[in-house]
Amino acid sequence: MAFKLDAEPVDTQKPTVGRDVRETVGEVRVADPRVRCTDVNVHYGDKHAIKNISLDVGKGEVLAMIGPSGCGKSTFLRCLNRMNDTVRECRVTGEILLDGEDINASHIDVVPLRARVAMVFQKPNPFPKSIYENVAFGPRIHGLCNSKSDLDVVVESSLRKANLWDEVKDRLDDVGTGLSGGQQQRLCIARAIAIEPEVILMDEPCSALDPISTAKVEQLIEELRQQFSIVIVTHSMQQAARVSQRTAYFHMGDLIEVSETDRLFIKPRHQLTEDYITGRFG
Ligand SMILES: Nc1ncnc2c1ncn2[C@@H]1O[C@H](COP(=O)(O)OP(=O)(O)OP(=O)(O)O)[C@@H](O)[C@H]1O
Repeated sequence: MAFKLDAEPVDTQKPTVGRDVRETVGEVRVADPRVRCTDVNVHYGDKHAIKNISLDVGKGEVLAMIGPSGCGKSTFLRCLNRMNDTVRECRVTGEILLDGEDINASHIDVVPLRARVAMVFQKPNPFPKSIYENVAFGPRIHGLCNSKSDLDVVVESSLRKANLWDEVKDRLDDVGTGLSGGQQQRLCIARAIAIEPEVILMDEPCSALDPISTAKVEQLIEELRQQFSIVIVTHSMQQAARVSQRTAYFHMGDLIEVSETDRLFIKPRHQLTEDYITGRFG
């Protein structure tokens, strides 16, 4: 499934937008959004961590979020499945639509919401249960399977989609925490896939992995894009360039620039983006 921008990017040679400008430059909207955020603000007590951010996540796209430490990438990511609800003193305003429905509306139950918008964390966090149970747990509690044989099918297909099946098919009863770090992260991705989400949020999913495991997860991200929308926070510009179709650059709570990934790295339009990608800031 391909995603399309709402408007064609304008070609420029040098950044045309100066460092003092804080309005977002680039294509925040896509033609067929899975998620549409408008004027999202996040406060932690008095701290204004996310400032007036509008941004779409398209169907079939990987959107990368980059920027210096503390710029608000994880905070924004956590807005998309209301993980910030669990943070005391955190206040989120603005509108976040998932398939056109306001996820912050009072009638929305966060449990099914987090099944639709799943999350994979920086550090692999399998349950202290068997490999099979790690994947079966979600479908069972969300009532997605009626029988053991249905569950077996979901477990196998999720592990296959996570490119882990061949490595674990003969040891499904072994404990998930006994796998290598890279395998554990793919198990967590299988666990997320098993509940049939529409969006997968990934918060630095490879930062605890070696290069070979990282390559496997990146390959997996490309495959999963066919079925899910993916939003990935990464500190690695190379990773953003390898896995994403669009990249969003954050700076001190502002969304500075959103562009097609190749373009953002080759011809940034905002001076702050250029400063960051050329190593002058961050
Ligand atoms: N629970 C919290 N309570 C108070 N302030 C917080 C909390 N979580 C984050 N912040 C602040 O909000 C701002 C954005 O933090 P956030 O973790 O979203 O940034 P980030 O870009 O993901 O950083 P990093 O790349 O280091 O993970 C920072 O100034 C941070 O100190």
